[in-house]
Amino acid sequence: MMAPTASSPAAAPEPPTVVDDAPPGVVHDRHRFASLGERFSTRLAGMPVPQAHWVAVSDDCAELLGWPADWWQRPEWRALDVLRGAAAWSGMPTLATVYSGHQFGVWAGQLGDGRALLLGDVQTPAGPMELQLKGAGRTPYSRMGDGRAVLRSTVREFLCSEAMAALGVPTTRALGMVGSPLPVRRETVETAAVVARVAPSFLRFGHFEHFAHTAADVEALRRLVDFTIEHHFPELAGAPVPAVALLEQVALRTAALVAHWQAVGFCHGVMNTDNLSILGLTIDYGPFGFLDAYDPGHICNHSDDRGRYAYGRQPNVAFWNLHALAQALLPLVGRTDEATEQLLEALEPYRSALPLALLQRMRAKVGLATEQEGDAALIEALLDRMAADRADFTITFRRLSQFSTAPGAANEAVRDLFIDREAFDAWAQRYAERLRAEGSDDAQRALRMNAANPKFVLRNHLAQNAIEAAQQGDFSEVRQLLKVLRHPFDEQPEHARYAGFPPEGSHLIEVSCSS
Ligand SMILES: Nc1ncnc2c1ncn2[C@@H]1O[C@H](COP(=O)(O)OP(=O)(O)OP(=O)(O)O)[C@@H](O)[C@H]1O
Ligand SMILES: [Mg+2]
Repeated sequence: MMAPTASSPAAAPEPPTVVDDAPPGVVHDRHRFASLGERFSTRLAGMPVPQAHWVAVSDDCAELLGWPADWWQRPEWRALDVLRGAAAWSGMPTLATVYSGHQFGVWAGQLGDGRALLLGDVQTPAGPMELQLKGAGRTPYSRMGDGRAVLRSTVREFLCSEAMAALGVPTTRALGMVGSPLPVRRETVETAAVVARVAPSFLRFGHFEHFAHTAADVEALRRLVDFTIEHHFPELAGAPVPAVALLEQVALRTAALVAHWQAVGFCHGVMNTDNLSILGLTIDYGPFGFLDAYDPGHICNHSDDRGRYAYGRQPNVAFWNLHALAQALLPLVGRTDEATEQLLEALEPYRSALPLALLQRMRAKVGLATEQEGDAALIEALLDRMAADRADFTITFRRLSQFSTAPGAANEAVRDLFIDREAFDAWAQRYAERLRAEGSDDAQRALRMNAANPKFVLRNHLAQNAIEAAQQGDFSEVRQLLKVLRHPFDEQPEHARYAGFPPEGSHLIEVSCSS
């Protein structure tokens, strides 16, 4: 299929207002992605949402950009108009990019930014970043979609992006979000919102698949690989086979990412190849969820009937996606058996890197300072107990921080989370012996463990409360939750209510692909 070009009918009817004064670092008249050329994207303006109002902004994200905290209020920058899609900072060639992808294991053909609009680059203290709106209207890639995002899903994306960053998980960031009374039809009629996202790049596996399969344009594919290396993997410059070198690095980043997800109990929900970042960032917060009761088979996405993206399957699915990426790179390496072998070899490190990274994270979660033979089995045994008793993932690890190795210590706080107390006691005895063997100090270990086991994660019911208030026009809960989630490892005793068990019935909150 041919990629739509700028002449496609979905372009916005009116040119946006150009705002001359822009926040620091905004790059004028030069944009990395635009420089790739027109096969990669379509230039177009946003379709403004009417009567927009601020819902929330992230000071941490503004700081990352090197922007003053009041960036959103400066009259000369007209940030509200920029976020609602009615204005653009001067020289920002706004565009939608084209990608394809595998969805739920099936080739889906061309997809693309159907409701995302790339505004351009910002030079920041952390390097060049892209600024992108999600929900800014139809594009040539919208297919049957309306180009919009609803308030409900946008609150979730905004909060979780920033929560994940605070947890130390690689992620796209959210700078701020605006709401609008514009009606948007999903299962019911909801209202529109737009979130401004920030990342060094929003490139997905699907961008590469697009040029390999949909456009079948090897030159464009090569250009994309070179571009990605030049801007995002400069250490690979001069690699003998760039595609192979890139694939290996992406595999390693993906392994590190998924290890993070597993260790923090995060389920992505829609790990389609168009939602896997080439930089190993968490991207696309749709029907994600954090584990409540520990269940490796937990499915967070109600649209995922067969559990393809269940929590425990994430490491394998990511590997599957890496194979799809490898296949997309094949035309660059030559379609010989030898070339296939080279690409498959580049994926090999994933197999060892993921379990190793995960074991390291799990060791930190249970407070082991040294590495011993039986550690994996000890951790596995705890997870088995947690699964058997459906112990709460976040609360169990947080309470385990208080574990005492003193002889006769009952360790009730954590023990009480298990139904089979005897089985827990047997495990606790093994654990205490292991800790004593490395001379672990309870107080020091507690500090280390509290820095590895968050007290606060964005559980569905917390997001839901904030959404329901926001739907009534009260954004205080969104802002409050953002504040709490900025410091997920701190005790914050005044916010204990955000760290409790999910209330009865919260598992009935349905999150699906509808967004
Ligand atoms: N309301 C919509 N209007 C137009 N296109 C949409 C809409 N919702 C989803 N799409 C498109 O469908 C495809 C798959 O959607 P998916 O839910 O994975 O992504 P998304 O949530 O829109 O965006 P992102 O991955 O950028 O966070 C993408 O091409 C996306 O742009
Ligand atoms: Mg997506």
